[in-house]
Amino acid sequence: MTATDPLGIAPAERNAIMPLTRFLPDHPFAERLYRAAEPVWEEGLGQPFLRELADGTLSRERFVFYMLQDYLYLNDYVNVHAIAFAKCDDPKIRQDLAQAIAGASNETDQVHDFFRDRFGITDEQMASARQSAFARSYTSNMIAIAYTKPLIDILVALLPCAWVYADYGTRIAASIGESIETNPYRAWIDMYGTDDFWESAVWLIDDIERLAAGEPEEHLQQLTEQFVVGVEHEYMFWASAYEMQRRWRPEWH
Ligand SMILES: Cc1ncc(CO)c(N)n1
Repeated sequence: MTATDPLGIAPAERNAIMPLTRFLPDHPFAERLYRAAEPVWEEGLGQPFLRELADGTLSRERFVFYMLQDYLYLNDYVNVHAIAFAKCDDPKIRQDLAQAIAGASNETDQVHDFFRDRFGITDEQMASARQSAFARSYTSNMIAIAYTKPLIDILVALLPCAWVYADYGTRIAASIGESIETNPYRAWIDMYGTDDFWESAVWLIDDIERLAAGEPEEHLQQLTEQFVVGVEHEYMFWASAYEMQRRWRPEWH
């Protein structure tokens, strides 16, 4: 654990809401994944996009850039679940995936409709948005894994999305307390800082833990590296939205 919390949460309080201690005892593979990604994970929470979102000062332009990218992202994200579903013959995991598809579709509707109404993003803007290089790298990687790899790999590719958002959402909500009342991004924080959203990470963590138990060490190692790449993609999704950077080099418009 890092000594200083990116959002300044006191150690005792933070311990109660950390990803590993909240609902997740006895998940050694999940712990291994988190530990491998921990430096990027913890630094990610302290990056300007999230700090400013938490204190409500994030510019509307940056948020709109993010929202449009996220809208495109979620479509790909749902497709990856659907490919996993088609490859899966475990009834429990099939049910989990079906629920996740419904949840992610609902997430798209709820948050994005709200921000479209509130921030004036038009349907035309949504339809004509171009995916950024960073977002495309993220979803292309997930889609490639979905088409070419076994189920556990696909679930690990999906895990950073659910787990990082659940963790950051919870920690941001805990760090800002009452000031959420006046935060213009309250709907975002309310969406991700809840037990309901946390549940969307927990089923995935449970299913991965179960599947990982039968896997050789070499595969677990690959999955761990793949997980870190996913957390790095999450990081860059926000970093590139903060810079409003669509292409690999900022000067390429
Ligand atoms: C980029 C990204 N990752 C994860 C989530 C959580 O669903 C999201 N909405 N967007």
